Amino acid sequence: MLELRNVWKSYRVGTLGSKRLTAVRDVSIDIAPGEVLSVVGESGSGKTTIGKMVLQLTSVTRGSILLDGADVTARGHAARKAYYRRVQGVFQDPFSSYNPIFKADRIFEAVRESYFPAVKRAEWSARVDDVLQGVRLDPGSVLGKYPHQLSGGQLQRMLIARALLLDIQVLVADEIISMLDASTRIDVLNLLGELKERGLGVLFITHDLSLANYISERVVIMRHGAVVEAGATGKVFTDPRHPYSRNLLASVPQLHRKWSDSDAEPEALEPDGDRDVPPPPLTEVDEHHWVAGV
Ligand SMILES: Nc1ncnc2c1ncn2[C@@H]1O[C@H](COP(=O)(O)OP(=O)(O)OP(=O)(O)O)[C@@H](O)[C@H]1O
Repeated sequence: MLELRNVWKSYRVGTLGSKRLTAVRDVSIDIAPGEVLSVVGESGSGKTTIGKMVLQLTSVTRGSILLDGADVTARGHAARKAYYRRVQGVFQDPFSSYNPIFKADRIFEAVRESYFPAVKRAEWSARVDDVLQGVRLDPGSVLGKYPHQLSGGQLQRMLIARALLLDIQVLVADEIISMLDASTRIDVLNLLGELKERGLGVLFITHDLSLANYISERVVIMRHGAVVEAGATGKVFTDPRHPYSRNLLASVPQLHRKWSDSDAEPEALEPDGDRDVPPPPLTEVDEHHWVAGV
């Protein structure tokens, strides 16, 4: 189980870092094995910052992150390496995760060198073949190729396969399908569904509410760095109680409606106030359904 407890993040911004921007405010979430938790919200609401803190790519300003009860924030190199055996990330642009001058499968060799130096090459190749088949890739079609010879979907699956070589518990998936075409998207989404069935916990960061609805059991809606609504995806999406959630859901284009049919005016929202004060607390309005400031 991965838990974020009252996590805050402020970045230094402005000339010479003279100001601070609070990007994440008092966020507490958890991801259990075998479930997908979606984090949704408008651009700039703090979603990626949460993923980066979980992946220790940026520090936590206040609060803590725990894996199976142990605090993993601010620990040394060895502890961080051990953490990465359990928690890995895959990001939006698969091409940027590869060095174009090397063959794409070099990412697997890097895992062996770093984590399993004692494993012989032949055994390692067999493991790589296994995980590739596990993400529904034909090893013969992808091994030995350069990144530009593979599709975005293949590259994204290879990154997921790399994470699986480490026997991870939690995968942070940050907009991993937004750059893929519709048919590849559904393949990668279904793959996440299969991994979930096998016990992986997935933190699924997206601005696409339909994807969140498709893949996740629970959802967290963020605005201005804070959680405004959270709970079982079915409840939050069918009965949104926060005006921001209602606006967000109303803004999803519907297949059966034209833009010109849209008549609803967005609801008025509180302006972005002082981000350094704690956000309104979440209240349980129904079983597995929490809303801020009610
Ligand atoms: N390294 C950084 N330094 C300073 N400010 C940052 C940094 N990274 C993010 N921010 C700011 O923090 C806020 C939250 O950004 P974040 O990327 O977490 O949002 P997001 O919800 O993931 O947005 P998007 O959907 O556009 O990716 C934004 O105001 C952003 O400008």
